Amino acid sequence: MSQTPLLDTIQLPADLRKLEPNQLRQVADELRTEMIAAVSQTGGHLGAGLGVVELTVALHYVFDTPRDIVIWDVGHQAYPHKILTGRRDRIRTLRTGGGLSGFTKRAESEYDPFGAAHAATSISAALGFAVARDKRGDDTNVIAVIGDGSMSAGMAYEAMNNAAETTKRLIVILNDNDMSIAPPVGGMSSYLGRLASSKTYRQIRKTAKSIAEALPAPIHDVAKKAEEYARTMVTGGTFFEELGFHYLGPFDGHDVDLLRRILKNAKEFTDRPVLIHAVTKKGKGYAPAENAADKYHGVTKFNVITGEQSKGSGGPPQYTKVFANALIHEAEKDEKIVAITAAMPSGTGLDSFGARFPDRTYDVGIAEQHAVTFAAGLAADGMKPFAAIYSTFLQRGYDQVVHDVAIQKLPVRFAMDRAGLVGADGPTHAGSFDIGYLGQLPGFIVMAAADGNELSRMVATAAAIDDRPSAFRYPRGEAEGAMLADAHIPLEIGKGRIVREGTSVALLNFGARMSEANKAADKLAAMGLSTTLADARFAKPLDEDLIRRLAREHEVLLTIEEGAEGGFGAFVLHFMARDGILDRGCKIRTLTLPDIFQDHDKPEAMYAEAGLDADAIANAALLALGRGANDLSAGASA
Ligand SMILES: Cc1ncc(C[n+]2csc(CCOP(=O)(O)OP(=O)(O)O)c2C)c(N)n1
Ligand SMILES: CC(=O)[C@@H](O)[C@H](O)COP(=O)(O)O
Ligand SMILES: [Mg+2]
Repeated sequence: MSQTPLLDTIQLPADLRKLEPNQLRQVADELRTEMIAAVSQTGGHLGAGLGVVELTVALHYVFDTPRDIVIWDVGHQAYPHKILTGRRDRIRTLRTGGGLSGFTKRAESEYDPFGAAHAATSISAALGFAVARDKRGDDTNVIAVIGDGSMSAGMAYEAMNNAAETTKRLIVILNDNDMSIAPPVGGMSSYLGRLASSKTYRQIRKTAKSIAEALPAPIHDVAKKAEEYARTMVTGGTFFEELGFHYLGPFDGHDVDLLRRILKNAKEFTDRPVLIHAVTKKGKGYAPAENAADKYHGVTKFNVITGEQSKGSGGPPQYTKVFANALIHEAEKDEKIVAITAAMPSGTGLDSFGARFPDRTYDVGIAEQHAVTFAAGLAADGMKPFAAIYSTFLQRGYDQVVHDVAIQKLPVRFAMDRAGLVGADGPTHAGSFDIGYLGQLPGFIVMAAADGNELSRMVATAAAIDDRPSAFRYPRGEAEGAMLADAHIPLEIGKGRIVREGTSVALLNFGARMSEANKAADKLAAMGLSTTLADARFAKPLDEDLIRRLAREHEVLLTIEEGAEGGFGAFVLHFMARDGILDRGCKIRTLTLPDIFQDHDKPEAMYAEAGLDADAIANAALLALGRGANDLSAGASA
């Protein structure tokens, strides 16, 4: 007999909590089906959410959310959480302009007490909430849910190290699905693997229900019971216990009734923080995900029946691929070249580099700080390390860039993918700040690729820079332009290039807005405004002669960059002020990303909003010339 759908009766967790415990399995099944259906239409992060369906149901059933709070680490697994917390009606707007964020977000819901997207922040944030509640005598519960991959990040240890001496009421759930984006790496992963595969774990799976039924004990001796319980349940979680946590587990993270009981009991632990080790499966309950090597971590739209994802346009190669191919080319010639990723082998393209050079490729886990200083050590001892870290994630290792790399002038090469706006991942992943944060560092060389061939040449250039640190940035997506004969020829340091000659307007572009700048030049030319288009190639050192010439020979000079204020345009202004060019009345405008955190949308929509598409660039030139805003599409005579 078909069951009455239950998910339709759940608008908020309070509705869930009206159900009987024996109905939760059905809720989880319906929730999983709904999530698969939704993500098949939107694309996004699938595997992680599938792995926490039961945990999400149990959490919102046992805890009085949103009074009790749940903080999801990274937040990419929070789609089931969003469906159960009043956002099911919008779940198919996920990661689209004006739609739901792909991560947790305070502004989106009271059930999202803390935003996320960069890994390993949940325990620190949860500790903050716990202490604030301790201080006001608020005995609501604070729960952090952190994955095994995120548990490889140093910040998690900083928080755990501080937790037990700071609060007595904190629940940390380690969602251990034995996956990061790629298979997890490092000693912690091995340790967790031992715990989860231990004989005791197999025993616990059989006896856990009986042990769980033995609780809760009468409140007055809950601490004694907690010790006994913890000892009974302990399966070598010594590491966590040494940090002052009760360690409970490992438990089957897909047994929704067991989770319900364990979480209910966890509320009784008030003498010190509790870490619950849940063993789950990334991609659980959807065969194409379970069987995929990446467990469908990030997917495009897909066919629910077959699991087949919509293919790319089949157009030009991704910038990421161009980088990987170029680095392989360089590494073929120089065995000192090694490559480092922080848990992003496929995203950075180092998976293909690693296939070619397995002994020269290092995945250090979600540990950007370590990655940078590890690279510095390699460079200090004669190697040529390429640290391939997304622009946004390099922010996590910035002090190491300054302290360990720049001050010591060590020749670490930074390959910064996802520079500029990234689209669906939104503000947490935008690569907006690296031009400024690297260009300010004495001795650094900072490059940006205007197209695929330029990127390839920048890899060759970086490979040849052995006396100081260098960085090159490139965006997410398809690389413009064909590869040319000079693809592996290093660039002359600090020299830009003229792409097209004009006389009235000079567009000095830095990075991959080049094609939009070229279209803007066409629009201006159609209005009788002859336009020079130059590719700066370097934000540091600047091509000072090029800037002097452009300023001298044109009525206006516009700088263009996919970066925040305080980057390339600022460096040009500093130079022009220093060099006295500004004294001679040169009209300059700096086109940058806006001084806001732009919400997610399609990249082209975001760039239009940012004023960095062809129309906006051309209009900026017209305004600078005092010609007023103009409807370029009309092609009206200026
Ligand atoms: C600081 C930082 N580095 C890299 C990433 C990219 N990233 C997103 S999810 C993820 C893997 C997370 O693994 P885990 O915590 O085990 O979660 P799971 O996907 O397995 O549920 C990574 C590396 C990130 N979000 N933050
Ligand atoms: C959740 C997370 O941080 C990563 O999965 C990130 O979304 C990857 O970004 P790309 O899809 O641009 O590789
Ligand atoms: Mg994991």
